[in-house]
This record gives sequence, C-alpha cells and structure tokens, in this order.
Amino acid sequence: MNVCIIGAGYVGLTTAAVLAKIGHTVHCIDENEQKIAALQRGEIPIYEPRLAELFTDHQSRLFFHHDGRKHIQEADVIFICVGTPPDVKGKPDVSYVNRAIDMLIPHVNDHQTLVMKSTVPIGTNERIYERLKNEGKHVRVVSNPEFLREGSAIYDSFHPDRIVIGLRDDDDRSLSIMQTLYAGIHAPYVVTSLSGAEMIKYAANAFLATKISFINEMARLCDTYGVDVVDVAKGIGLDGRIGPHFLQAGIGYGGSCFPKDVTALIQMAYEQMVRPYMLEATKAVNDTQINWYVQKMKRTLGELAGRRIAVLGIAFKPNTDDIRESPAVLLITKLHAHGADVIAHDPKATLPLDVAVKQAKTIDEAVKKADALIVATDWDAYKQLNWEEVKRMMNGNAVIDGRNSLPREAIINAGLHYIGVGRR
Ligand SMILES: NC(=O)c1ccc[n+]([C@@H]2O[C@H](COP(=O)([O-])OP(=O)(O)OC[C@H]3O[C@@H](n4cnc5c(N)ncnc54)[C@H](O)[C@@H]3O)[C@@H](O)[C@H]2O)c1
Ligand SMILES: O=c1ccn([C@@H]2O[C@H](COP(=O)(O)OP(=O)(O)O[C@H]3O[C@H](CO)[C@@H](O)[C@H](O)[C@H]3O)[C@@H](O)[C@H]2O)c(=O)[nH]1
Repeated sequence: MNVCIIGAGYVGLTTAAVLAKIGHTVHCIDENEQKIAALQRGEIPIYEPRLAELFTDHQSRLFFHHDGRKHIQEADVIFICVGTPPDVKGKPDVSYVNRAIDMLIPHVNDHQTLVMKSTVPIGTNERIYERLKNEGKHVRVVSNPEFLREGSAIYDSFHPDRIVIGLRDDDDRSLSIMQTLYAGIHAPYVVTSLSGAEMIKYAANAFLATKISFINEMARLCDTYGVDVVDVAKGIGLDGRIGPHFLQAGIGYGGSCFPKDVTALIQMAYEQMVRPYMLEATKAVNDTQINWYVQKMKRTLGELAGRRIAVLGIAFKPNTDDIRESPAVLLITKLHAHGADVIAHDPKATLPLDVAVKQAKTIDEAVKKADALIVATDWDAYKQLNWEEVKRMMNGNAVIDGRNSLPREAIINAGLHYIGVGRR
C-alpha cells in the first residue's frame, strides 16, 4: 500500500519504520523543515533502539518531505501522528491535529482512509469526519491509538498486546484495510466506535499510571513500617488478577504521555461534570513523589546546601533520550534549588538549557567526590556499576536508589549506605 504519515516524531517515525518493513511504501511529512532535512540526510532525530537499523534496511521504501501534497493525493492511507501536548489548563491542544486536517482537506479524495494515531480527546475523530464530509470529502476515518513505549517502540509495534480499531457504524471497509496494513503483526483486534477507541487509549494510560501511584503510595507506607515494597510488589503481583507489571516504586512517572493523558482525562471528566476521584489521586501522588524523596534525603544527609550530589539519569526512562516531563530533571532542579552542588549524567539524554547544572561526560566524573549519589533513571549502566570503585571515588556514602533498580546487597557490602524507595 501507499502510506502517508503526517508528523515525524516518535510515533510517526516508528510507524513509518514498521510499515516499511511490512512492505508498504511510506512518505513521512513534517512541518519541521530541519527535521525533514536531517531525515533526508539519513540522520534520525531521536534515540530509539533498532529504529536506525530499520531505516537503513528499508530506505528504498521510506521517503521524507516537508511539502508532501503530491504524496497525500496518491496515498491509500494517511496516518496522523502529530503531537497533542497539554494547553495551559492541561487540556489536550488539538491545534496541531486541526492544522494537519486543514493541510489535508484540499488534497484528499473519497478512496482514502484517514487513520488517527495521535492521542486525541473523546469525540475528536467524529468531528474530523463531519468536517471532511462538510467539505465534500467522504474520507473514511479510523481511530487507531498507539500503545508503544519509548525505548522499546519497535519491539512493541511488532508485538502489540492488541490492535484497537475505532470505526463509524457505517464503515464496512476500513477494518480489512487496517488488517492488510498490519499484515504479519499478530495480535487480537478490538473493534469499537471512534470514541470507544479514543477512550481506550486514555483509560489504558490512566490505569497504568494509577498502578504506579498505588505502589508509590504503598512505598511511603512501607517506609514508615520498615517493610520492603519490592516484596510487597512481588507478593501482590503474583496474583493473576493484579499482575506483576507497573509495580516498580520510584520517584514517579514521567514522559510525554502519562502526566499529559491523566491530566487530560481529569479535565474531560470535569467538562462532563464527573468528579474523577481516582485520577485526581493518581496525579496527586505523582505530583508529590519527588518532594517526598527530597525530604527523605534531607533527613539522611542533613542540609542539602553545598552538598555535592551526583544524579545518574536525566531521561524520563532508560533507552531513550527523551526528557519530556522527566522526574529526573525535576529532581535535579529541586536539589539545585535547595543549594546542592548537583552534577548530572545520562548515557543519551541532555539537560535542558534552562537547568543550570553541570552535566558530566562520564559516570566517574559525576560520582567523583560526591557526598551522595542518586539513580533517577534505571539505565542498565547504573545497575552494573562496580560499587567498591564507586565507594572509593565518593566523599560520602549515601546511595539513593530512586528506581529500586540497584543491587542492594552489593552496595551495602561495598560499605555504602543504601536508601531505596520504600525499602529498609
Ligand atoms: N511518544 C510516545 O511514546 C507516544 C506513544 C503513544 C501515543 N503517543 C501520542 O502520539 C502523538 C504524537 O506523539 P509523539 O511523541 O510522536 O510527538 P512528537 O512531538 O515527537 O512528534 C510530533 C511531530 O509532528 C510534527 N507536526 C506537528 N504538527 C504538524 C502538522 N500540522 N503537519 C506536519 N507535521 C506536524 C512536529 O513537527 C513533530 O515532528 C501524541 O498525541 C501522543 O500523545 C505518543
Ligand atoms: O513500574 C513502573 C513502570 C514505569 N514507571 C515510570 O513510568 C513512566 C512511563 O514509563 P513507560 O510506560 O514504560 O513509558 P512510555 O514510553 O511513557 O509509555 C507509556 O505511554 C505511551 C504513550 O501514550 C503508551 O503508548 C505506552 O503504552 C505507555 O506505557 C516512566 O517515567 C517510568 O520510569 C514507574 O515508575 N514504575
């Protein structure tokens, strides 16, 4: 098939690579000229494992354009993968989506299918369909939300737990078009209405975020009772009804999706006059999680002012260079505001320009002479540190495991003071 993708970000580029590997011809269009120029030179603007390899292997079927009008006209299927960031009130800003539709309207025709991958407020796809119809364009509109995780986006795309397809009642063609598009990807299809698919996306992210906030609240209690939250997570996670995933306590969830989508769903509930008690609690735990640990550090280290603190991790999670809503960046900012002499490190991510903290090139440079070390992002490189060597390099001995991902025994055996999240 001939596919056009509007928006060459995480979702657009991953979708492009996956569809090209399946055998489709893919034209990626982005309004960011610099990004397109880089992609045309073979440079990939994000770090995502396996993406570069797929782009190289299937370059004969992958094309990048700033002005892609001709390719829109020739496409069988057009994907919308533009951002839907929060506006000042936390509601999803759909202006990028609306701009993409404005751009498409003069060029689309009745044989085409428009597939929405962006996470959009409930009712958006129905409105897009009506708008196109009012312009005389009888384009099929499909809601096909994306569930990939950054850092494992390619794996997730080829091995999804499910493929969600939202359709209009009178649409009897689009399901088979989507099945042809995803030929070779084996997953159960969940077929629902346009709004049903939109709701599934928000509900999935809200539920996963709620699991994290739940275990983080349990970790706070575990701290007070001297109980290990890792044992608690294992003890509840083995119950098949609960499941073991997303029960890793830590300094909170971040990234471009969970904070934004939980807040968006809260705002949508308010608009519908429904009080979202659960979602409010999920957000409240997450919003206070960093402060909880800054206070804990103060109790351990005394005053933070003037203390040299190495923060390992800048990205919001490992295996990505994405720092959007990163809890690590928030932690670094707060420690700096408390007067700590912070030095940060990350294997791939870079501190934002407005954070006036030094970024070390190597882990050793960050750790040297530190009074305390905090792991804020659970990269493998940090889990595999030689803790005797770390002890020799540090001034102090406090190791704060902000992701409960470090080998506690090895750290204690090296003579360091291990402080986890909800762990003795
Ligand atoms: N990042 C993820 O892991 C992830 C996973 C699932 C769903 N989503 C959802 O997918 C959507 C995209 O997320 P992302 O992280 O890929 O965003 P992104 O910010 O990385 O990329 C969006 C791209 O769209 C381009 N763009 C914006 N408006 C445009 C327009 N009118 N025409 C052409 N290009 C335009 C931007 O220049 C940018 O390159 C969001 O709704 C997000 O919530 C993201
Ligand atoms: O047990 C856990 C699991 C995750 N996290 C944190 O939660 C955040 C999000 O992690 P993850 O879900 O792995 O990454 P994302 O790439 O943000 O993916 C989420 O958001 C995407 C965008 O909507 C969805 O497509 C994915 O299904 C959904 O998992 C990160 O800060 C993690 O450190 C925890 O604190 N504890």
